[in-house]
Amino acid sequence: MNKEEFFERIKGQMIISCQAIPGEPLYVEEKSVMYLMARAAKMAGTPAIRTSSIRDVAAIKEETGLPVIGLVKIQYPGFEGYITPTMKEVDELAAVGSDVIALDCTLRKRGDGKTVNEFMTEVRQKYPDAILMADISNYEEGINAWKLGMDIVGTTMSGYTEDSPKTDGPDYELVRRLAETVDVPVIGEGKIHYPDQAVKMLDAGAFAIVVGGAITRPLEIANRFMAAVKNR
Ligand SMILES: CC(=O)N[C@H](C=O)[C@@H](O)[C@H](O)[C@H](O)COP(=O)(O)O
Repeated sequence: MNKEEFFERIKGQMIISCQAIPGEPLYVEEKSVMYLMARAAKMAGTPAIRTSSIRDVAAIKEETGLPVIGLVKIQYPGFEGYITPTMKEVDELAAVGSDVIALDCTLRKRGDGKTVNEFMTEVRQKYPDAILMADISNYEEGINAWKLGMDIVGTTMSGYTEDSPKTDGPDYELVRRLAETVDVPVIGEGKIHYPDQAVKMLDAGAFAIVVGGAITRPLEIANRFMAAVKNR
């Protein structure tokens, strides 16, 4: 799917993220089960799925036939970012046919001595036609990623870095500021827990949104209910 088709498909829509990594209740060692979450997401009408790991990208593409925003979560020593941190993961995602490749584009420390700008430039040179989604945590990083030619800017990392606000909810302000400035789609992602927040994120200027845990992480959902009941 080319970039224009993908953008047309997701415009104003909610992409559902279906992810489980080792240690999470829905991670099963022997085989991917996240394709079942993706099946439900497709039934609900999502235009695309975001997922992590090569096996889940493959399983979800096969199950749903939907375009996938793929990433690989891996923590290397010396790296603060863990979303598709090196070319190895980019190569694997490209090889498995990930329609979009999401990567950490925060300005945090990389353990390979490269700056994030050097890395982004290398990825773009190697994959000139790939649709690249920059996962960032603040305005400066979003502008930086856009200037370096990333195709999509996502607020994924807001709330998870030193240089972003520690809040329980979505970063509407970041979406609003980025959408006013950049001429590529801004995806509102991260901590959208309720339908009214999803709508508010789109109203803030998000081209599309990604919702994950509130739909596909049962432990997160159960914890939220438990806390509310406990604090009654
Ligand atoms: C910070 C980080 O590692 N975010 C990951 C990125 O892919 C996922 O674990 C999130 O589920 C995704 O961003 C969607 O966000 P939320 O699950 O809050 O709707």
